[in-house]
Amino acid sequence: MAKRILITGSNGLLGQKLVALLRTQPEIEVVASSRGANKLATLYPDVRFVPLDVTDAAQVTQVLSDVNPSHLIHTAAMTNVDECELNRAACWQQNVTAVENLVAVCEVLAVHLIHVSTDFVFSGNAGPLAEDALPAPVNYYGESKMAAEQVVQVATCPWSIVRTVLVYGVAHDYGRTNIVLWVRDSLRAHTPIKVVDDQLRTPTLAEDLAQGCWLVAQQNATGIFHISGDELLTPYDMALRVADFFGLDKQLITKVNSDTFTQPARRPPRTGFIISKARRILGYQPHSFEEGMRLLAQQLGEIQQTG
Ligand SMILES: NC(=O)C1=CN([C@@H]2O[C@H](COP(=O)(O)OP(=O)(O)OC[C@H]3O[C@@H](n4cnc5c(N)ncnc54)[C@H](O)[C@@H]3O)[C@@H](O)[C@H]2O)C=CC1
Repeated sequence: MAKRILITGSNGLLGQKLVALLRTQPEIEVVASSRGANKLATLYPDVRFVPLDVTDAAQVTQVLSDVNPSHLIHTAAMTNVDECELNRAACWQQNVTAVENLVAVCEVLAVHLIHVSTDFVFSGNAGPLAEDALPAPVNYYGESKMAAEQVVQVATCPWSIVRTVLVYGVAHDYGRTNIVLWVRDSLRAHTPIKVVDDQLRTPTLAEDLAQGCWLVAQQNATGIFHISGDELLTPYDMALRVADFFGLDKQLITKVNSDTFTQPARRPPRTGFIISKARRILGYQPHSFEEGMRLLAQQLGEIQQTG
């Protein structure tokens, strides 16, 4: 059966990758939505766009009723962890109230809700983690994302939760950086950097995350799925790999502990995901970190495409 998939947060990193992926799938109509102007208007003029602020319950009802999607992939969120710690009311509004709004309408219209969540719902004492590990967030962003998951898990519509870890990628007209670009740009500018080696993550290529969400929608898979890369690395390991890949000076990278930095929000030390459920049920296959960097470099026009 043909699917109509509504994406929230289509100006964000994952939102953009989902729009790019889904517009090329046969039998799929993708409808993009975001707060403010559509950043993809010139890139994908073929894709239908509706403005949608997910914190506005009336707008959520209106848009979902008009679009009448079979699936909704909810990527919109307040994702800056320190900002969430400092501006808790806004964080709750964007990460929890928004999900309450969406669930209420998905239940009435029987829309399959695919909600995107995070490794930061976990304490990080015992990664890598499988789907049945117990959430115990150490910061307010994690608290809000855990509360949102709880709202989704009691929904009476079909639902899925896609949790992910440290996403990297490049997007159009997108102001934020990520570990790969930050290291590359700093080393290129000969700026020394301090990178922690007491955290573990399984960094995720944004395209892989979009593919994981699509596999969930395609197969109408319900429940929780861990979607990430499959290499357990410290940020320091990642920085060394970035330096190697782009041929930059590793001497500029200093290994430090997390307590070197004073940040408003605590970070969970060891997360990272076990992705065997997604491999088995969805056929999910992530790129390696090396392949991810290659794709990113190609997108930035830095290396010749091979093969
Ligand atoms: N980027 C990462 O490293 C990780 C992301 N995640 C989760 O993945 C999902 C997608 O993240 P990204 O695409 O990286 O984030 P992003 O920050 O690039 O995109 C989020 C988008 O949501 C939009 N947004 C915020 N409030 C909104 C509202 N009220 N109405 C409509 N749009 C609104 C923002 O303007 C932004 O364009 C989020 O749920 C995030 O919590 C989870 C783990 C790691």
